[in-house]
Formats: sequence, structure tokens, C-alpha cells
Amino acid sequence: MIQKLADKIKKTHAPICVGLDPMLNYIPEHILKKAFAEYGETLEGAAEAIWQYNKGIIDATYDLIPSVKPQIAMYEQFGIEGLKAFKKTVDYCHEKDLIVIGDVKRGDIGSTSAAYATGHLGKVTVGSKTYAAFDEDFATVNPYLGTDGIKPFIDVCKEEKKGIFILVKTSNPSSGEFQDRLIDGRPLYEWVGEKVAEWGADHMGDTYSYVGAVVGATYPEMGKVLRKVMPKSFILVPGYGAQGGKGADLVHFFNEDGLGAVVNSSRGIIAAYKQEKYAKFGSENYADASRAAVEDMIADIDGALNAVK
Ligand SMILES: O=C(O)c1cc(=O)[nH]c(=O)n1[C@@H]1O[C@H](COP(=O)(O)O)[C@@H](O)[C@H]1O
Repeated sequence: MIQKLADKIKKTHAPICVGLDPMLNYIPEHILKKAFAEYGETLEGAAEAIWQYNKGIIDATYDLIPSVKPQIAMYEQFGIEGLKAFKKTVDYCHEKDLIVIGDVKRGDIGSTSAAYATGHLGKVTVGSKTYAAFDEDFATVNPYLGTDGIKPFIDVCKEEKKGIFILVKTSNPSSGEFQDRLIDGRPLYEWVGEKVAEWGADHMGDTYSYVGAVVGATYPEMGKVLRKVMPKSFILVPGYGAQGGKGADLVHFFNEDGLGAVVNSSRGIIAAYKQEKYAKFGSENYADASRAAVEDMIADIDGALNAVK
């Protein structure tokens, strides 16, 4: 799967991932109206609206991009109905041959991590049968519990040829409270980055490891350091667009081969029609606005990478 990600990035020239983080207030009126007419203003109605909204964006962008990243909290807030919409979205993206990064940010004691890994990346056994429950290709994982919280994910990834992205330096304003703390003279994120490289050496693809890292676009200098600490890990880079990250900030997240990073934008793409720049599309054509925003994001990153060649 890590090779598929690298190959798809090469084919599309788009080291990006569209963040499918639907919120009801981004969903155009015509979609909400239809879903509520069918299911009422219920959790089911919300889930139907989310699904139709996602489908529109996927249909309008799938040929341009290698991957998507649905963030499960946006679905979970609608309970079981929301989770059904999450699963429908994952399956539909697979039908479109997109790589799905499940942004689930799990991690616990070993036995519990094993269950998370089984549910999101592996197969669960029921009597004589096995089922891939959520079946994403990658999952985001929190390393706070240490090696025994990570190992079960790697075990499942080895069986399934899937991967994880481990939080190393997150994009949010408070990420430094813990992550930048110096331990023996070095920031915690560097120690975590070193562990990512070590864990990753145990599950390598042809050139890149199945164990990647998350480093926010909002911290480019730290990204530059971490790129060197984890040369064989893909870095998932959130924080582009709505959080302020720009193409020029991202060049050092990439390796010399032009690979090694996949940049996420969620609100900047899925709610593009609400931005002045794309307002001309109107809410009816929200998916065309998303396509235009994807094209602009690809051009921005490509331009920044070419400028430093
Ligand atoms: O793991 C992530 O994807 C993640 C890590 C991080 O450090 N910062 C971060 O924003 N994210 C996720 O990336 C997405 C960013 O959304 P936008 O700011 O709308 O592009 C959300 O799904 C966040 O949960």
C-alpha cells in the first residue's frame, strides 16, 4: 500500500490528500433539504446529507488525487448513523481506487490497540468467518503510550500490507506544550521521530516504510529537521489552507526524490465554495469549487517544489 501511495502520487503529480471532514454547516442547502425531506431532521438525515456531500466531492476530484483522509470525529458526532456514513465513504473511495487514510488517532495499552488495529486496518473473526470492519488503508495513531501501544498496529499492518501515520509534531497552536519539551537537550517530537524511524525499519516497503509520521505544515522548520530524522517515512502534513500552511512552507517535508510527503487540506477543499475565491461556483456547484481548489493546491505545491530544484 505504501508503494501504491508513492505510485499514485507519481502518476497524479499530486502529493496531496483531500480531507473528508464534513460539518453540517458546510453542506449546501439543496443537499440538506433533500436529506431532511427523506429522513427528517434526524441523525439519519444528517448522515445522508454528509454522504451525498462527500460523494459529490469524491466524484469531482478522484481523478486528480491519490488519497483522501476522512476524519472520524466528524462522523462520530452523529453516532451510529454517522459511522455508517464514514464506512460508506471509505468503501466508495476504494471503488474510485483512492487510498484511504482513516484519521482515527487511536492508541492505547497493547490489547486495546490490537482491537483498534483490527477494526480499522485488519479483519475481525466471528466464529468461522472474518470481516474487514472499517477497512481503511492507513490509520493515524497516537504514540503517547509507547511501543506496546504501537506494536499491535504494526503487526496488523504487516499482515495486511497497510500502514500508519504516527503523530510526531501536530499542527495546532498548543502542540508545543508537550511536544516541544526538551528531554536530554532535544525536543520530544525529535525523540518520537526517532522512534518512528526505528519502528518503521521493522516494516519496510520497497523504498518507504509503512510507518509514517504526522507533522504539521504550520511548523516548517521542525518539518525540515524531522525529514532528516525519518528519511524512509512518509510524512502526512496537515495544516495546509485553513490553518495557514502554504506550498512554500512544505518543500522541506519532501525528499530529493520528490516523494515522502502527502499534504492534507480539508476545509480548504471541501468548503471551497464558501471562500471568496471560489464563490462564483455557487453552492449548487460546490463540488466544482472543490475541484478548482484541488487544482490550485496541486499547482501551488508543484510550483514551490520546482522553485527549489
Ligand atoms: O492527524 C491529522 O490529520 C491532523 C494532525 C494535526 O497535527 N493537525 C491536523 O489538523 N490534523 C487533521 O487534519 C485536518 C485538518 O483540517 P483543515 O484544517 O480543515 O485542513 C483535520 O482532520 C485534523 O484533525
